Amino acid sequence: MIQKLDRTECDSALQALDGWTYSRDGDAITKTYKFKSFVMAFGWMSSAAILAEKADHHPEWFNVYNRVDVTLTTHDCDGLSARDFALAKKFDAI
Ligand SMILES: C[C@H](O)[C@H](O)[C@H]1CNC2=NC(N)=NC(=O)C2=N1
Repeated sequence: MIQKLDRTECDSALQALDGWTYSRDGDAITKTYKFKSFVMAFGWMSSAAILAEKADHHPEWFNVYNRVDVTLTTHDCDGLSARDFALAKKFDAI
């Protein structure tokens, strides 16, 4: 079972990221990515999907045209774990 982070741990992990905010009463983090085109957005999603699969940690996301809304949460602990913040960092580095 993966460990759920407490609020203090989440706050400091969130501070280290850019553009991510809490959602679902602090049980998830969310960010909206904007691209120049649908092709750029979908290309980014392809790279993100490969990273997610490698990490065995999967995003919830919604795409329309050049926008991708990403939500990260850990179903196995019903909240935020280190895996969410690690994947957010990887997504930002694409
Ligand atoms: C069995 C498998 O490792 C788990 O179900 C993984 C897969 N991907 C996952 N992704 C996310 N976001 N949360 C999880 O708890 C999770 N668990």
